[in-house]
Amino acid sequence: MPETDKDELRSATDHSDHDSGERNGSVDVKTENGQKSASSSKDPSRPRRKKARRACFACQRAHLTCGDERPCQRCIKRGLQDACHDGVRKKAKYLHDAPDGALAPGAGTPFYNQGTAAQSNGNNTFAQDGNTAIKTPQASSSTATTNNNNKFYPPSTTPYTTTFEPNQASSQVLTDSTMNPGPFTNSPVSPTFSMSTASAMPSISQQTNEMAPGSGAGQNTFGAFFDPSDPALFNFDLASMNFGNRYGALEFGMLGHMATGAGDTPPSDNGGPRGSISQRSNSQQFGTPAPGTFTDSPNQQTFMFNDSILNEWPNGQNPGRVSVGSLYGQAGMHLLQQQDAPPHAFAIGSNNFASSPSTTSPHATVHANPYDDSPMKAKPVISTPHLRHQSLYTSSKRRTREPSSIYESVKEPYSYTSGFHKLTAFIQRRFTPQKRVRIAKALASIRPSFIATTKTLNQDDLIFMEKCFQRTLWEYEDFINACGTPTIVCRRTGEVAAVGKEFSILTGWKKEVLLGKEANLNVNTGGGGSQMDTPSRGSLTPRYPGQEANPSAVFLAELLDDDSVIEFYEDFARLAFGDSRGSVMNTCKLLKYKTKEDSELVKPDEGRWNAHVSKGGIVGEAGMNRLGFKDGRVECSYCWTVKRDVFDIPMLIVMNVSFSISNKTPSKTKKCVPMALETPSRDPRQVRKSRIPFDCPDRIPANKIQLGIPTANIPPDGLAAYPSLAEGVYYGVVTLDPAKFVYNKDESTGQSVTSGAAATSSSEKATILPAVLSIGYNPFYKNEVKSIEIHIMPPLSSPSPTSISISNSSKSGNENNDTDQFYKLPDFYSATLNLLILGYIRPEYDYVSRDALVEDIRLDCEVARKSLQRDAYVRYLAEDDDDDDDHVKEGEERRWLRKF
Ligand SMILES: Cc1cc2nc3c(=O)[nH]c(=O)nc-3n(C[C@H](O)[C@H](O)[C@H](O)COP(=O)(O)O)c2cc1C
Ligand SMILES: Nc1ncnc2c1ncn2[C@@H]1O[C@H](COP(=O)(O)OP(=O)(O)O)[C@@H](O)[C@H]1O
Repeated sequence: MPETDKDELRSATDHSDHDSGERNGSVDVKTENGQKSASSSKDPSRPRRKKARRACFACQRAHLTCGDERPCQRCIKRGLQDACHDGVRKKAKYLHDAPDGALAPGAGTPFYNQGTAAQSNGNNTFAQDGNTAIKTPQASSSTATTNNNNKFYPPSTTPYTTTFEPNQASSQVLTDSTMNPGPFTNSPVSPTFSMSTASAMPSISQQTNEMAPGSGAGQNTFGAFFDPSDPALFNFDLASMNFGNRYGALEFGMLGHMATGAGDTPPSDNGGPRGSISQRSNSQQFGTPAPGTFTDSPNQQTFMFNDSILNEWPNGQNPGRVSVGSLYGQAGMHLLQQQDAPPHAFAIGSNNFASSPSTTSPHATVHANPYDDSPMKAKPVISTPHLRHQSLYTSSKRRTREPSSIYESVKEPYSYTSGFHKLTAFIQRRFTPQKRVRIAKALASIRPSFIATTKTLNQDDLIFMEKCFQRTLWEYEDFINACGTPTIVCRRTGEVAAVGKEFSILTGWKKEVLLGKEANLNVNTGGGGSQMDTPSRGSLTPRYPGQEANPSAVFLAELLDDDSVIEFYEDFARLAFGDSRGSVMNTCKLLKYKTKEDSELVKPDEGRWNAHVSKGGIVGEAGMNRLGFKDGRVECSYCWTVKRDVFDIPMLIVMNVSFSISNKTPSKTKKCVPMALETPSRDPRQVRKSRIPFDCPDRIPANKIQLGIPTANIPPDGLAAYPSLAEGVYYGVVTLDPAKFVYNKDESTGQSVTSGAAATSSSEKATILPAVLSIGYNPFYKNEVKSIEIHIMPPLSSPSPTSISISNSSKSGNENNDTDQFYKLPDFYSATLNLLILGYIRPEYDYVSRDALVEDIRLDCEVARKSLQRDAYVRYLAEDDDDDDDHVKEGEERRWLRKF
């Protein structure tokens, strides 16, 4: 035992010199002449000793009066001055479940800011629960960065680390890679990251039973509980909390109630009768903040986007490239940039992004094309722009709200209490007790921190808090309009406060509904399997009868399926008062907006489904709104963070969502190609057809990682004649000069006509074949000259070798190399190739791995094939004659294709 402890123990038991004890009911008072005189404690005239702010350890133990000075008089007297230090305050009842470190002596600052020291003890439990990567950028604190014991924030050196913050190491949030399932699982940051696992939905009867009878509009499902003036309704005592006001208690009392509500769960649950998290045996299990969990200073004003918004993007000296896992599978791609790179966005319908500059080659050797009608004169928008802040698109409409008006217009605090009331009611209604208890525990775990931060707030503070909120939101509105990534911003209650157009496209939830300006008629709660919920189930969102007349903002939880909601709250509990620069990256399932009418359709009708957003003129864009229309859920990756206000209270939840349509949705049959693989029928890029004839060069030895996907390369100098060809991945059709290469239609093979051999008659019609191509700089290879790479595919009538995912095929025991899936013809070097570009697929990206690039090219092939099956294109690949009166244009283009 350390000496001091022994001393303290000794002093605590040594009562022999109780020279100033109050316990006998009298105090010693010095008289003017220095003489002690005893006076009764009951004597009202006796001078009162000033109450000590906090007793020292020894006095506290001995229950004796102490002073503010250190060492205190009593310890000096006893020769224990060296050991005189503040005692540990007994935890208030309501703080019983607070981590010990929270109330440690000397903890003048909120306990969640003391993580750095605790981390060095290796005490760090954050993110070790194997559930989710909560990522923080490299800590700015030297203690944190040099801390080898810090297991959950290893310095990330992954090449795909990205950031929205152009040049500030201290303000990275969207750090990376982990938006991608691939990196998620492999990243050292999240070694045990687990994707959402489906758990059985509660049975209908269970849920129905959960519904309080008559829990309808305006009815108080929880009866007296909702009388906020009744402290007994919360599972803590307001008076004992020493609140300067009742606000904090009321607001988070709701969370207490949720824990209380959880009390009626089966006894097997670890939670006590009140669902108290303090009773659990494993602190990691539910993510209770342990010492060391909270690692950041609230003073650090770094956040996901704020600096990006206020600062300029870097000036392009270091053109960043999007580094992605796999485009289709890794939705986060448009969020991901290299650390030193400016942000990129996946622009949807915003023509504001400047396209990358195209370079022209000095040597033009491409055949002049008499038919060339200067394709793509209107340069298509490139979606991997090198953004500068000033090029951020902000609506041409003038903003109605001036930031300064916020300060005048906000006169009242926001009623978070009622927000939590509604959230509680919603959670009670929708979730089974087991699920509720998990959410309740998560929220209960941040209650102490919340109480600590809200304790002294008064009405003025609360109004100021709302002003801060509105002002911050004002900044985000600009960002949301510009960034092109589905984005949603919520209050800490989860009430939606701002939403981007792309989010609406993706989910079908209209902005007006989300913000509570229009009635929420959604009935989709993501019920088990592919079944839509039926309105009779009772857990639906039209929540209160009559609500339509007075709608309120939708909760984030209403947009997610059950498991995602639980994970969200568990993550929220870690982040809300945790690392102020941290972010959560995870997968989730977003629920599509679906009305009762929609769900009664016998067969889901895509057209009607999408009608929710079509009025806004966004239906069809990028095909995003088609995702998840079958079972009402869109599997997504998301990255979100919590922004805290000046009081260090969680203020905003900002969430970027990206969708995945890759192999995570297993295709059962070989031929099953998801709808979303089609490019949108109304091509947003408005690709104008391009005709490009060129001679395939001889083989050029390459000293790079070979993809093994055969691509005919147009020599870079040949591109000079087509300066307007914008970078990107496209599909189209090609022919090869039959004098040099004979394609065998029956066997889907070909034969090169070697020099010297009798050339095939040029009257032999060249076979028109589907192709997919990329134009640009191949960011994965960081080429410095622009090139076109064309991969020829077998005719649409033949099976597609790329129709099943490479990872699926290797799972099913296919030992072949993944690139064996790509169509291979005999070499046709030096043959002339005519290329007709028909449509756009996506921008070119940088990739985290060769496999990710290969997987995306495979999907490009499928997108191309699916797109070429459209009515508008079938004529190009038809076997029959070019002279078709109904298709003059196509006939003419086919003739051009076959002309050598
Ligand atoms: C359909 C298609 C899409 C492509 N997309 C990209 C891309 O997004 N990023 C990139 O760096 N390269 C892309 N490429 C270019 C490949 O990197 C290029 O074809 C490869 O360097 C050629 O490999 P090889 O030498 O094994 O033939 C694409 C190629 C094709 C055919
Ligand atoms: N499906 C195909 N698409 C394009 N080229 C093919 C195909 N099958 C075979 N080839 C042949 O492969 C060559 C490209 O091979 P590749 O390995 O990609 O390039 P490199 O010339 O760099 O070795 C083409 O020029 C062509 O002769």
